[in-house]
Amino acid sequence: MSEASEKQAEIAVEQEHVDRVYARLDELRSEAEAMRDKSYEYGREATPEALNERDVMLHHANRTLQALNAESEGLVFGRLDLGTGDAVHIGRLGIRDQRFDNLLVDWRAPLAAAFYQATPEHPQDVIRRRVIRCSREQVIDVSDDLLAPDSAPSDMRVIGDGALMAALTRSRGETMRNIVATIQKEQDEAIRAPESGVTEITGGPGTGKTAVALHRAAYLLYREQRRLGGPGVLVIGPSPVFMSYISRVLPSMGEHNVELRALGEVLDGLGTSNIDDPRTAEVKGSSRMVKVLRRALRLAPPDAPDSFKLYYRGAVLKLEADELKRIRRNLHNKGGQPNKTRMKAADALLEALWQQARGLAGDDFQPDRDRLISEIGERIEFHRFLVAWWPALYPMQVLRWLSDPERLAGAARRLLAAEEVDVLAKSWASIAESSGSDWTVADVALIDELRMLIGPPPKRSRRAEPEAEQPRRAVNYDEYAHVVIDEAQDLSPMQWRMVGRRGRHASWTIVGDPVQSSWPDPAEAATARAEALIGQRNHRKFTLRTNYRNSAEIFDYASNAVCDLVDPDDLPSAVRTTGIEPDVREATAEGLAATTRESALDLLERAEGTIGVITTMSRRDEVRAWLSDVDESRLRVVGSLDSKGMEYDAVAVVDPDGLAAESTTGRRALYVALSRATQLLAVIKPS
Ligand SMILES: Nc1ncnc2c1ncn2[C@@H]1O[C@H](COP(=O)(O)OP(=O)(O)OP(=O)(O)O)[C@@H](O)[C@H]1O
Repeated sequence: MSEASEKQAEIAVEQEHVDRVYARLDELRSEAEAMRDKSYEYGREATPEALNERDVMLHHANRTLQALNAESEGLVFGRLDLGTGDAVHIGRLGIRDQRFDNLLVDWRAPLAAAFYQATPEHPQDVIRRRVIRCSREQVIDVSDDLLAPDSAPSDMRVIGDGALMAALTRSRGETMRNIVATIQKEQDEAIRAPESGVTEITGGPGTGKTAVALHRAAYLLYREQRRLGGPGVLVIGPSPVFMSYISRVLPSMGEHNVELRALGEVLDGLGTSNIDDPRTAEVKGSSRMVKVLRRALRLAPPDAPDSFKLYYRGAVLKLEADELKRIRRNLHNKGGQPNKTRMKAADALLEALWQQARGLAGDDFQPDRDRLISEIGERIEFHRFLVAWWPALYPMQVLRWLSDPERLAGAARRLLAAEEVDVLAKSWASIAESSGSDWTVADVALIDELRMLIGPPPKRSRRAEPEAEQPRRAVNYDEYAHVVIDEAQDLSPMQWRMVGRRGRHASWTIVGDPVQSSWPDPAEAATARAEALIGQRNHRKFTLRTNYRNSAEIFDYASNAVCDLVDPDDLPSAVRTTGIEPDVREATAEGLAATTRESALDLLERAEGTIGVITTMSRRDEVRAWLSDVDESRLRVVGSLDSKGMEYDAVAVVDPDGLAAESTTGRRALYVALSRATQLLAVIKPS
């Protein structure tokens, strides 16, 4: 038999099994629908037991339907032929036939582990591992690894070599795909690591960190359904573009109980993708800001009255500015969140008024403490003063107050340099002018910090809030059971504090690559990270060493950008060669637009799939304009920070030196941009 017909014969064998799986899937779907309908009937009987049973049935039926209705693409993708003579098919979910025998084993089940872990050195009783490629219900390819040739029966056919290579050479498309069929051993170890504590996954560009983190989330949800199903799993990544890029991976595996949020969307009620210039982001992200914000809260609100006068039984009682300052200071010294301290503020003011009244006591004026406190405490003028002097605070409002350089300088004394105060005040002044719509990603962490420092506004004033900033989620942030942080090397200390609040009782998966860092002070971030994870006892670390994204030619070029900054051992090795070197062009300042266009059009012609044009953050709009008439949905023009974590089939990097110069981490930022392409890389250097 020729090689091609052998392959066709094996495809036919697998097609038979795949047909059985889909037929059974239809039966299960009908059964689940019937159960759902029946549960509605139960509900009509309306006894508490019936209602309870109805809820359990409905929940179960809906969950089953959700799993069965998830994308059918890639439902069956693997097969193991074991030394026992049995064959086990592996799929996106587990399916049994009517006799309760396995038709398909869920990739996360222990029985499927050998699919990822068996090697020729340790075959784990696996003779042949087969990757099955389907287009919907149609088997289109099979590809085998023979792991134990000596044990293979003589009629066992072994087809093709390398499902992984085939997967890596295919063009990638708009969104990331799941890799269940080709997860590699080192990746599988990280995916299947125990849930508890902190699991850290590091590795260079394209080593599959994001893919591994998402598959780990799916694995944990399957294995720890009870613990993680309720409070859920939170996945945090760098930008909305990135979140949208990875958004299909978990649903394609039938997992919907995962919240994906970009760093600018972590706080309910405020979502932003605006990015500060690197210097401003550096100051906003520094842990020194915790103290600055604490101090800012001790200052009187800008409109607070600075004296209070009232007539009481013929005497004039007056609290002057100094006295009010002293009272405010004492209240803050006692601690507590200002929004929960208004009653204490009232008590302190009344006490001060009493002390004054006592000093004025004479024949005509004999005040009584309890009486004075209750009488003045009930007066409307006292309440008006109290509300103005100790108002309900809102985090965004407090941050906007800091656009006043004098106020900010007061809060930042000996913490920030004058130039840093200037940078911040300017940034918040422009946000105040935009009536608050221009908050940046770095501001979100500050607003979250303030929320914690201030406390929830008093109930009665919530309706009259000056801005729509009430969170949907309660102020209790400890709700997630597992938190996944992607591109963790870029989190600022303030962002570590923010995400730490989301997982005080959670287990963690932390994914990143220090070499790609865009945060300039790793030591400061490490301290904040340690604080965010305080109390976690189990720490385990996995390092991924193979770059599956870039061709070796592209990665060689990209790694040149950082080779003198890092230990060569920290760089991964790329597994694919294409024989195509990066296309490096020079262009004069006047010719840059034309050369960029030329290069982008060339990539569009030569590559299938997505084309990314990556440039400096500051020239992003200019470069977009150069390409605005190119009518191609495959083309994206992004700034260097937006390219974090992203992947394109072909990439043009425009102005590499400018890109490095713009970032506070220099050539590390360039390394990120240069390592985004799977097939073709072009570099355009202004001469
Ligand atoms: N085992 C695998 N099988 C098939 N494709 C894989 C495998 N591992 C990784 N890939 C692919 O390699 C590419 C890079 O993966 P991913 O984005 O997860 O890497 P990363 O380490 O997060 O990269 P970076 O640090 O540069 O953001 C993706 O297209 C991913 O699907």
